[in-house]
Amino acid sequence: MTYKIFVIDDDVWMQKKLKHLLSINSEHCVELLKEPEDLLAKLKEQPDLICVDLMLPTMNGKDLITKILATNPEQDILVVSSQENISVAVELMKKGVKDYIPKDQNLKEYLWKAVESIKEKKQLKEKINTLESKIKNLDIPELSGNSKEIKHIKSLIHKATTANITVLISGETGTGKELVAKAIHNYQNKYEGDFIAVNMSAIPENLIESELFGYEKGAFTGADKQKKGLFEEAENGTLFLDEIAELNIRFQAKLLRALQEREIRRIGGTKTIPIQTRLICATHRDLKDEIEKGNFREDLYYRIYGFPIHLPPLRERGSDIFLLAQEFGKSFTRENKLPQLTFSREAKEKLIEYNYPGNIRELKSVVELACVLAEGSEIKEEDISFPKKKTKFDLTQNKSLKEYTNIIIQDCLEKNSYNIKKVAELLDIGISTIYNLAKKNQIRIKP
Ligand SMILES: Nc1ncnc2c1ncn2[C@@H]1O[C@H](COP(=O)(O)OP(=O)(O)OP(=O)(O)O)[C@@H](O)[C@H]1O
Repeated sequence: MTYKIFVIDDDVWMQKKLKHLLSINSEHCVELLKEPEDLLAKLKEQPDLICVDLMLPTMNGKDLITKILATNPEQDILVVSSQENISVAVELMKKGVKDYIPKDQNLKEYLWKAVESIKEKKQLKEKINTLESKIKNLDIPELSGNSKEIKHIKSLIHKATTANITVLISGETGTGKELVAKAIHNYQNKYEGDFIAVNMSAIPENLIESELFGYEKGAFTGADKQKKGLFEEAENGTLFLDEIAELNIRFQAKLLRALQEREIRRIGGTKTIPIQTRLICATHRDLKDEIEKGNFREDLYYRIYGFPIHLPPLRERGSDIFLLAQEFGKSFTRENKLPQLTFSREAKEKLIEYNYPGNIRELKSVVELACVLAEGSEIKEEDISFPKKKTKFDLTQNKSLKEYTNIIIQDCLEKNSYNIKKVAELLDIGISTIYNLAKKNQIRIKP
């Protein structure tokens, strides 16, 4: 990174000396100037540092400094002067000059020390600014909701942040698993590494190891340079492994070993790299079921289970449905500069009665569509439309009567929020029939 320094001094010999001393650091790009007017005209080039001589023939150094700071109050200025006058130095430092060094036999040492310390302070300031804006711009709205379910989740989030324990978030699609993971990261790691989310089902099987663990140059055809894996990228931050149940069984063994040893090895590498990241996993599946089916390693399950957080589906969050709908409506109309809208009583009832298989994500898109469709200042019942579910009952498939029966029962369970008693009544079958089919894994009695 280049560090641009302007030097203004009327003494040609001193200019050359300063340029020589400053240019020893190859990052420094030094430009020499004689006339204050030239310097002022070049301020728009935004030098990182200006070295000013106080005894300039055409303008008093102090006046020049005042003018520089009037244009850019944040400008780093170093005074290099043959006058060793403490009171002038103090006065200038009060104005905003970063340091004052005399042109004597120690010039080289003072100059280097002063420039390095000015650079360090600037880097520190930039770091603080970045962190401040990171905190201000936390793009995670607090989890909305007043239900006792969401209050419980909030308390779990706080507890999860008290220790670096692996968190396993479960819940149907769209229940806010990623949002919760981000909240844990932000409460705990506000000032440190990044939050990196990766969806296990989105990475091809043969790339998963290189994505997570990285690789060394030449590890395989196409590995023309070394690449860090996501475990390393998320150093001092959080790695969020979404849809962990989709991880292929072969890689599960490698992940387990890495988590047990708390270290990884890049593909083709010999050295081990310690894992210094918080791990949060999420799944919409019942991992116990996946273990029974042989799709998920039990030992890995216990390794990632650490601190479990289950997110209930939206249909179980009572009054939160309408509260969230109002919030989504408000932010959508604000972002799109549409007039504020209210919900009619019938629209509210329709929203509350639906079962939301897509949960909060679905509610959000239903409300946003309603805002667009609404005429006037109120969202009416007819503005609320739910996505039509693709029917699973397709008679053109070559299935047995038993298989079709199972499809019908499953469909009925989904449509009735897995209310077994209601489904048994509707289909005129025994509750035990439903339980027996579930036991044989022919239907699911949970989402
Ligand atoms: N309590 C909440 N308050 C406000 N918005 C929420 C809340 N929970 C979820 N959302 C919003 O719902 C959407 C889905 O959330 P998120 O992506 O976290 O769900 P998910 O469970 O990770 O989904 P998937 O399983 O499909 O990956 C996002 O737009 C998120 O901001």
